[in-house]
Amino acid sequence: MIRVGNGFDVHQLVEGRKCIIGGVTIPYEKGLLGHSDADVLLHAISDAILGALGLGDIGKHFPDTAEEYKDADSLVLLKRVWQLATERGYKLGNADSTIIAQKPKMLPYIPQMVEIIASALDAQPDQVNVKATTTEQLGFTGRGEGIAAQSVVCLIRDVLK
Ligand SMILES: Nc1ccn([C@@H]2O[C@H](COP(=O)(O)O)[C@@H](O)[C@H]2O)c(=O)n1
Ligand SMILES: C[C@@]1(CO)OP(=O)(O)OP(=O)(O)OC[C@H]1O
Repeated sequence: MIRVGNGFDVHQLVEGRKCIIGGVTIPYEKGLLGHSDADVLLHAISDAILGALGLGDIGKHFPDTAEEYKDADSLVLLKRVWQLATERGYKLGNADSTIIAQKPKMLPYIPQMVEIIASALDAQPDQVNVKATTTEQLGFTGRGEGIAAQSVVCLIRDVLK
C-alpha cells in the first residue's frame, strides 16, 4: 500500500534566534521564531508524514501551549512522528521538500540536511530530496520576514496476500 502526504510550514525570521533548518544550524544574522526550535523544514516533513498516516498535524501531537515542547529539538519531534509510521508498518518511499527563502543561501547545507533527515527516517540519502528557492524578492519570504517549507512524502507498506 502507498500513502502520500503533504506538509507546509512558515516561521518568522527575527534577531536573536538560531537559524536551524533541516537539523542544520545555518550561520545567519537572524533566526526562526517558534515555540520549539522552529525548524520549518522538519515541521513540514513531520506534517507530511502525519498527513500520509491520516493522523492530523504536529500541532495536534505537540501543542505549542505545552511547556514540554518549549525550545524542543524538532529532530526529536520528527523521530517521534516517524515512530508512528514504523509502528504501523510503513517505510519511506521518498520525501521531497522545498525551502522557500530569499536568504540565507541553503545550497551549501542541503547535503547535511539530507543526511540528517534520511537517518531520522531509516532511509538512504537518495530517498530524500531537499530543494530551495527564493520568491524573487516578492511577498513575506522575498522581504526576508520569514521562511516557508513544503514537503511531500510517500510511505510504503507491504500488504499481506
Ligand atoms: N535560499 C535559497 C534560495 C535559492 N537557493 C538556490 O538558488 C537557486 C536559484 O534560486 P531562484 O529562486 O532564483 O530560482 C535555487 O535553485 C537553489 O539551488 C538557495 O540555495 N538558497
Ligand atoms: C512544534 C510546535 C510545538 O513546539 O511549535 P512551533 O515551534 O511554534 O511550530 P509550529 O509549526 O508553529 O507548530 C507546531 C507546534 O505545536
